[in-house]
Amino acid sequence: MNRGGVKRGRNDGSEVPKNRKVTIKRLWYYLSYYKKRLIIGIILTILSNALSLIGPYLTGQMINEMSVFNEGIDINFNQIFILGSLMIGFYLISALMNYYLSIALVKMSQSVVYKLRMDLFNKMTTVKVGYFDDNQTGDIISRMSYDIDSIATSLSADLMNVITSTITLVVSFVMMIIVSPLLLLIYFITIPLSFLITTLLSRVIKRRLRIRNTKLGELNGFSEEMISGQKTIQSYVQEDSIFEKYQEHNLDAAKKSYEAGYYSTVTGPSVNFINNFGTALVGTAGAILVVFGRIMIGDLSAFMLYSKRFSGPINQLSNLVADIQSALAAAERIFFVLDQDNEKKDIDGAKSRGIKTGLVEFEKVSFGYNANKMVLKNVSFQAKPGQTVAIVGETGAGKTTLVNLLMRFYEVNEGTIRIDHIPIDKFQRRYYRKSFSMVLQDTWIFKGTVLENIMYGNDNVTFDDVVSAAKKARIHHYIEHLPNGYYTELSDDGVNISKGQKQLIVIARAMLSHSQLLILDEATSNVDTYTEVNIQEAMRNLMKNKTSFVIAHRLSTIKNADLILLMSKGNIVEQGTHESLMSQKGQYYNLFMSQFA
Ligand SMILES: Nc1ncnc2c1ncn2[C@@H]1O[C@H](COP(=O)(O)OP(=O)(O)OP(=O)(O)O)[C@@H](O)[C@H]1O
Repeated sequence: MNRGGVKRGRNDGSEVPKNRKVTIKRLWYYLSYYKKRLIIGIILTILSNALSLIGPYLTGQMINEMSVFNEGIDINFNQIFILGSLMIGFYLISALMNYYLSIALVKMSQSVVYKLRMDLFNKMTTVKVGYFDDNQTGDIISRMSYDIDSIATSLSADLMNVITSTITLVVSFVMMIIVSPLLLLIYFITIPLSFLITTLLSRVIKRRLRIRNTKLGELNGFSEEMISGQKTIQSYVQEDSIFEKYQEHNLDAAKKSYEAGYYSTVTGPSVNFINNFGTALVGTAGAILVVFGRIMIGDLSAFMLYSKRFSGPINQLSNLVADIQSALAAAERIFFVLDQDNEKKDIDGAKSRGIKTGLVEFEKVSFGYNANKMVLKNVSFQAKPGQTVAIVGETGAGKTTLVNLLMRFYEVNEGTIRIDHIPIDKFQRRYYRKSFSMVLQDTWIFKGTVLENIMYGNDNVTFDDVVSAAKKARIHHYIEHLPNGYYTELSDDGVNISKGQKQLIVIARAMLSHSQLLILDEATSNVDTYTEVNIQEAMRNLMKNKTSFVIAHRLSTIKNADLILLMSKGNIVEQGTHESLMSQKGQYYNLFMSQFA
């Protein structure tokens, strides 16, 4: 069984509605927490850029001062010294401002990202369980890491670039008009050409990069599949054919990467050529104007410096727009998750206590994961406190679904589930769920010590309690022989211990909890006979004095159950004890005879 159902669909995020205005507004909501930092950042960007843009003007003035030498006039070195000092001063202040600005923006973007990440994580703990049925873990993790990172980069770099580019464009433009409107006209001949080439090439590059990423994705997917299936590949002696397939994928990826790289490399020289062509045009025309005394040589030099500054943002513009678009798309993917429905709130006056006796009643319960297809139909039964209920039936019969409803992972469509004669939605969810212990087939072990793993979710337990639970779970002996006993670190998902041992640890965890109800999903076939006997014994210990629901695969569990629910196609087709069902000679009898007799 699987928390929240076993069948998983896919959601690749393509359903994300594209409403950029709303996205920007929502991003602004996050940014507005750090308004002060943002305003300081913007002011510093404006000032530092404005100051650095005075540089070319001062350079022009210096050259003009010096050019009088040709006319036989003495150079005013005092003036040149003042201009030079001003220039150094402005550049220095601008650099310092840039430094503080970068720090302010990085801090701001990290604060926004921190908050976004917390909201997203919080969402994962409150969202309806059904969300995890339709979304792959990898996709959710990629939203939490890759998407959030791309917002962070955009906030710290793109935001600054937009402001810087705008200021550079405006100031350079104004300064070029002041210095020489005529040269500006000549210079503007090359601007559309440069803009056009950059836009065209960046479109081609984007397409090539997309193809390259798809190919790399395919290559990674193939590698992942191969690594996880290594044992099967070796057992079927498929190494050679796998190698050939990998070679094909690798060649394809390398080819597409080359093509993407080729176009990216071509852009730089092409755009440079156009820009240099513009510079040559302005330089030639400017030189003629200088000769005819229409402008001074220093002004020409200042103009050329401004024109260089002006072309920078023009060339960057399309990249910048693409970066911002992709950051907004990332934000949309995140907001889409944040907008998912949460679990329903507890009703007013819901009981703030757990279950007392453990009497469980299903009354005409119907449920479907989709409203148009009922998976459980009109299910009714009663389990008395302390009884063991074995749920049996073919695959897809609805066994896991029944347990999912009992745990309140989903809400019933029709009918009522009662515990202690109280409809289950009249309990606060947290107290209700605390009354259950679950031992599933896909046991959940986290990175931490054996002790921490057993204690998980159980407050106020002592080391002795843990040892006693481990003894009852028949895992104490094994733990004692680990290098650091109970303090041995288990790796992620417990890959350094066996499946059976993992299950015993989880049983020990459940032993510690004083829950009245227990849900067990018996392992089918992944353990050896010795471990199986151990697990069975441990489970029997665990079931004592609890109302237990077991998705049963073992003969002994089924035979000893107080109540067997035989499920088929969403219905309970037969229910009763082993003896009573056998004497009916119905479906249970047939199933039993075909599987166990
Ligand atoms: N999250 C889900 N979304 C949609 N349909 C689902 C979901 N989980 C299960 N189903 C469908 O509901 C039906 C009952 O599934 P369920 O997992 O309860 O069966 P099961 O008896 O536990 O099967 P198995 O023994 O194979 O685990 C199946 O048809 C299944 O495809």
